[in-house]
Amino acid sequence: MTASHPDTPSTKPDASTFICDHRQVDRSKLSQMYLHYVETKDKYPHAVLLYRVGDFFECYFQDAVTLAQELELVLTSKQAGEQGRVAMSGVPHHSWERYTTLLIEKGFAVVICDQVEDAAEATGRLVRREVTRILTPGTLLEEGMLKSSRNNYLAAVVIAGNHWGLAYADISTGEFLTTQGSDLEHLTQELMRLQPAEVLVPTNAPDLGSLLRPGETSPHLPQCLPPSFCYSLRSQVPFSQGEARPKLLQKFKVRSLEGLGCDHLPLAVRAAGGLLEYLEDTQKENPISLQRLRTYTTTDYLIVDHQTRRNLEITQTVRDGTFHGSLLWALDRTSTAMGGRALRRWLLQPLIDIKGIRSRQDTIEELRENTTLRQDLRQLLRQIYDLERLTGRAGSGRANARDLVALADSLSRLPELSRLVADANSPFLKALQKVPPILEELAQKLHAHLVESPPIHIKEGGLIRPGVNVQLDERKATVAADQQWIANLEVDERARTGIATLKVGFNKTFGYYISISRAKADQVPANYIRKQTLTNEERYITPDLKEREARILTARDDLNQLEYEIFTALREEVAQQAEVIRNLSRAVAAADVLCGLAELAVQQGYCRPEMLPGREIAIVDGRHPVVEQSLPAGFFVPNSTELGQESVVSGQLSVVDNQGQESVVSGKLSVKTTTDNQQLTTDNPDLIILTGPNASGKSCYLRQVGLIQLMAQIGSFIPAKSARLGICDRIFTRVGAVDDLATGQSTFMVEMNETANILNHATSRSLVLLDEIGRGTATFDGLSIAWAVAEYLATEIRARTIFATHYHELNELASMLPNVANYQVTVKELPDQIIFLHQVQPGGADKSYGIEAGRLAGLPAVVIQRAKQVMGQIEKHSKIAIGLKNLE
Ligand SMILES: Nc1ncnc2c1ncn2[C@@H]1O[C@H](COP(=O)(O)OP(=O)(O)OP(=O)(O)O)[C@@H](O)[C@H]1O
Repeated sequence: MTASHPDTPSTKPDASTFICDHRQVDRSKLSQMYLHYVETKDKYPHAVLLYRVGDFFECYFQDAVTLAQELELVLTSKQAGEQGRVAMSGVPHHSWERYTTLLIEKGFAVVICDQVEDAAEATGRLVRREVTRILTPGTLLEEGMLKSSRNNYLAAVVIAGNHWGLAYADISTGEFLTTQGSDLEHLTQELMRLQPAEVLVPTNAPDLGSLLRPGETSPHLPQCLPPSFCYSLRSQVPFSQGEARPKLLQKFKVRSLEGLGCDHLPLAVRAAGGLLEYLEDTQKENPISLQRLRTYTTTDYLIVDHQTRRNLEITQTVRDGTFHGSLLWALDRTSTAMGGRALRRWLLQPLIDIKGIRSRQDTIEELRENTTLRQDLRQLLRQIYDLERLTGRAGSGRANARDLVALADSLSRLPELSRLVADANSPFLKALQKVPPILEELAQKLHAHLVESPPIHIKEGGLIRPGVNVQLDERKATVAADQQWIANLEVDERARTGIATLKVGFNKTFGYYISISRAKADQVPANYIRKQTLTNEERYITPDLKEREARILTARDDLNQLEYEIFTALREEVAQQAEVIRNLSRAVAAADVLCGLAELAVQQGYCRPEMLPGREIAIVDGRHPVVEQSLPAGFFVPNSTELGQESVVSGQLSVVDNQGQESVVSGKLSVKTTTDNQQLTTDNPDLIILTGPNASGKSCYLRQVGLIQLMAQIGSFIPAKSARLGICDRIFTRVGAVDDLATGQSTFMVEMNETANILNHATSRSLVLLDEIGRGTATFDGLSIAWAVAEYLATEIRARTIFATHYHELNELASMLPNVANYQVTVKELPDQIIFLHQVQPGGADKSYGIEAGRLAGLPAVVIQRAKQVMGQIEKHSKIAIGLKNLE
């Protein structure tokens, strides 16, 4: 990528020949503009300063080097007065947004110092320049810099010992939330869920104000903060209780924080106060309009840790990180950007409140049954723009006239929307039945004032309709009359002078002129004043022409100013209604998500799961929502699941001792080991040992159960014939094994860390999905760990667990523990091939077909032959006898 700056040299300059550090210059030797530049740079040492010079934004000194390196631009140099040449690179001013976006994506903060007056007005002095915008990754509002499908969060953390406070805001939509917790691991998980664009950290670092880019380290960054985010190191003062509390009280005009729900949460208050101060500091010119602060608790939601979210591929695939192939991709049938973002938020934060889930289900059910309503609603929703972000831009004084027209178009659809759902019964549709009249009036006013397709620039006129403002109309009429006079001038003067080639023209330097070919110069009337001589023509002005021109230009400036004032007053009116618009936008977004889920339910034949308070997970003919959509219709083989013994709810479980006697115990499961291979069957075990050959569908089945549970807890219908699902508190997965090179951990250590996390946090209400444990070490070590883990999960925790494994020895567990059952994914064995049936059936597989898989993959025949021999020997000589841990 290159930007053709006029000072771009033809050969690569030698950076050692010019100055690259503004702190090293003798300021008395700098010319005026460069002095202003370095003084501005002093105020923003940690940001890239883009400095407007004519048609370019330029960077000097170290910023020039950064810009050139990061954006692959040419680094050149410029004479900066007696001081000599300084490093320089630049980008065309009209593409500043594109280049700034790239810098921000790379984790830089950018300060825009723009010309705030016309260069022509500044004759003989320096053009006036001011900082007009400070952009950091977490404070973006520009449409082109934001992804419409996801929130852009700015977060702030406060850590005190093992306790933490976390506040986050999306300034483009106004969301502002805060929470507090007491385990740093939960803070990490919450940050991983939010994926904030920027995190504010109060520190006593000497280098306050610096922005650490992803991966950059600092001794001032607490260890629990994931290295993958941008961190802004801030002073601790605004994060103190004494500063933060009054800041919140003042911002939300309340006398106590009780109403905001965080009065008793000092760390949450400190984080939120610090975040507000940062916004005030960086957004001085255009204050941000935020919604009322909301306090939440992480345990109010289904807890899905980052690993599980990754393994279940909720928003992106594991293999290549793409959206295509993720759960969100498979489920998203939303019609608006707001709905798209809401669905993502719902998937990252499923509910545990049955009432909340059921009211979402009721809405989906109504929309599924009422096809006309669903289709009409979807069609209407498609005509609604991003009300949340349009309002955000209006609220912070950054919306242009096109934004306001889009907002008005969207607001004017709302009455139609409410008429459409007038007879609806479900909660989320009822929420749309009343549109505050003020919004209709606002839409009408915006439409009545603004032209249908206004220009992007708001200071150059052409925004306001005739009839809005008498003064404006009068001035427009005067300008029009003068312009008409000039338009007639050519015809009149041709007639008067008899010069048929006479023309009236305009250029920026001379304004209006009369042009006559040089051959006819002797025929010009006496009142013509010669202004310019070109090769073939002479250019003249007349006193009349200049008088009209002056009138037009002054009137035009006045006109533009008046239009601008009318426009900003309109924008202010929108800002005043921000809260009302945003409340309605949230309702629109939720209805859009549910309408999309209803459409999906119809398209894919999903059912409404019965949500229960207990532990039961009973899925009849479940399917994997993503794999199913990737296969031709009808190819996916459905499988059922039954998990979760009800008796555990009361802390009881019936067990069978080694005499086959059944008894009920409370508290921890207490079992004597059994040595006979007595097969106990159970209809709804807590733990399923799932065996089956490679590529038979174990992983797919495991994930399918996790995804169905998660979908059900966002209120969605699910890919199954029917289901009864108890609410889970957490879903854990341990799937596949990859080296975590970033933290230098081996495959096996990653696996063990993840397993430890599960065993330390799972409860009897959790769903645990384990795909191979103990593969990364010696067979017997691996088997031993796998056995102990499965036993612990079944007896101590009694989490609902599916344990996929190639260790067939684990099938023994089912004969000893009543809440363990064996299932296998079946294959049909033909003489020279295996047919994958993908069917999950009771019973344990006794064969892995690993050698057959190797043969199909093309291992040489001699290797296959030898592998078979070795296996025969191993089977003959090894006998593993395992009993249960004696828990008493
Ligand atoms: N129920 C199903 N219906 C149709 N196709 C399926 C089904 N389950 C799995 N498959 C297909 O089989 C492929 C292999 O499945 P999966 O990766 O789950 O096997 P696996 O048993 O976990 O293998 P391994 O033990 O090697 O990890 C999947 O990519 C999918 O396309």
